[in-house]
Amino acid sequence: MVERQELIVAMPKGRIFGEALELLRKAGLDMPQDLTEDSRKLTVTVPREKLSFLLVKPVDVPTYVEHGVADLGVVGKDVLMEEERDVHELLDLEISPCRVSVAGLPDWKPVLNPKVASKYPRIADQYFREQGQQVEVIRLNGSVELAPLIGLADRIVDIVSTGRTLKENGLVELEEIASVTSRLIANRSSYRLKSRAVDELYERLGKVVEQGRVGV
Ligand SMILES: Nc1ncnc2c1ncn2[C@@H]1O[C@H](COP(=O)(O)OP(=O)(O)OP(=O)(O)O)[C@@H](O)[C@H]1O
Ligand SMILES: O=P(O)(O)OC[C@H]1O[C@H](OP(=O)(O)OP(=O)(O)O)[C@H](O)[C@@H]1O
Repeated sequence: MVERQELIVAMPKGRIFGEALELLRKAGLDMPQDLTEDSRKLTVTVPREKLSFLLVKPVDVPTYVEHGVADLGVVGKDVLMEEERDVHELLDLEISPCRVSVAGLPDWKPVLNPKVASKYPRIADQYFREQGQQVEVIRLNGSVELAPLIGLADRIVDIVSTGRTLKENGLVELEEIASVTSRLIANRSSYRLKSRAVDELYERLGKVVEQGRVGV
């Protein structure tokens, strides 16, 4: 019998981590107890499953996968849309749901060439271009909801999940741009050269996603 090839998976630290790990465990993978988000270790090898994990910033997952230092990765659709990396999107894991939306103050009024603050400058720019609106996008790395409150921007484009951050800052969701879940992505060469191992993991995870959907 041919040995299954080893796979390297880029795992996002932060919000997605716990849910992704749970999914892998539900898929029957015997994951080590030291694979935790607060560990300072950046690589974890699981020889019995022929898997290695790179623990990286969510926004960097597509970079590791595109460059082939990871065969697979788990990443939010928001990051995939923003980063536009050349990777293969294999499976919607249906975890960490949220949406990318436009938000602003409730009394927001249209102005000529409005300023839009966002952690997602590419998504924001593309969205307003498609709407035929000329905007100036201001890139921020966090606390984006502050921007309309202090006059830095007229509107924001950011992630909304529970809506709590908007509410606590007196903002309202104006338009949804995209709904977001996490995806399993693959390096294009790995997808061909390690197809047996990739397919096996894909099928196991696909079954768990399916079971979750029907509430098994
Ligand atoms: N409320 C939420 N806020 C932000 N991201 C969310 C939320 N709910 C689900 N997500 C998903 O989780 C992903 C990662 O979120 P996380 O907050 O861990 O990343 P990050 O803010 O980019 O990390 P870091 O703080 O290390 O820069 C997002 O890309 C998105 O797909
Ligand atoms: O709708 P909610 O459930 O309130 O979640 C949305 C908020 O969560 C994220 O921020 P994060 O906590 O990552 O902090 P940040 O402002 O530093 O990006 C996101 O950027 C929103 O601000």
